[in-house]
Amino acid sequence: MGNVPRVPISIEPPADAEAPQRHPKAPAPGEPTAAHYEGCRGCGDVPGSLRIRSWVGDDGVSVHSRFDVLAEHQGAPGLLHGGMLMTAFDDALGTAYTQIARSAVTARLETDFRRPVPVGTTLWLRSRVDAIVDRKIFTSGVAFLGELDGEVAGTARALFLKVGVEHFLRHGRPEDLEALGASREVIEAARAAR
Ligand SMILES: CCCCCCCC(=O)SCCNC(=O)CCNC(=O)[C@H](O)C(C)(C)COP(=O)(O)OP(=O)(O)OC[C@H]1O[C@@H](n2cnc3c(N)ncnc32)[C@H](O)[C@@H]1OP(=O)(O)O
Repeated sequence: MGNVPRVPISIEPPADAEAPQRHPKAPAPGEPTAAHYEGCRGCGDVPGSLRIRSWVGDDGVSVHSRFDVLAEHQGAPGLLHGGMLMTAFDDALGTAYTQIARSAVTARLETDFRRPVPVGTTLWLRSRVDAIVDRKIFTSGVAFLGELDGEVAGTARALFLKVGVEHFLRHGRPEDLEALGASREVIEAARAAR
């Protein structure tokens, strides 16, 4: 266990951090959010995706997301798998930050599971960015059963860290960058960096 790093535990935003404003080019309240990546397991149209759909909330900053829980999402008999709820939160909280900042990756995601979620339920998630401090984006969200502001099924907080395109060039597969329409130069740079 000698090389295992100590787990950083604080994802509490500083007490004096201010909630960020909506980006002027972000979609207006009520409009659907743009998909961040077609191949995404949370919101892309790919096999196994949770097919989460999101809209900007009335305040222009929060995001509302819909997740229809199907039999393929079960963990225990008839009930949603906990990891699927975490995936939904990861996607919804990530969609909230994309209304304000550019690319970032999840560094830490904490979820509290408060009620079982039966197959056949529509889960509604309300997510927001609480603060941005340098590279750190602090987010939080709530998942409701059946309707926004229905019974609370779970709550989550996540810390996203801003990264540059080199993160994906260095760690991702060049062929996926190609699918995103990256130029030959970018793909060659990705190959060279690996
Ligand atoms: C619409 C968009 C939807 C997106 C949804 C999907 C999002 C995803 O699934 S992303 C994929 C999953 N995430 C990943 O693969 C990330 C893997 N991890 C990494 O690449 C790196 O650890 C990374 C980039 C997060 C951080 O590395 P690095 O840039 O070197 O930062 P590092 O110097 O370690 O830390 C920077 C700061 O963050 C803090 N920090 C880093 N990790 C954590 C953590 N897990 N918990 C708390 N704090 C942390 C550090 O303590 C440090 O704080 P300070 O500046 O105060 O000392």
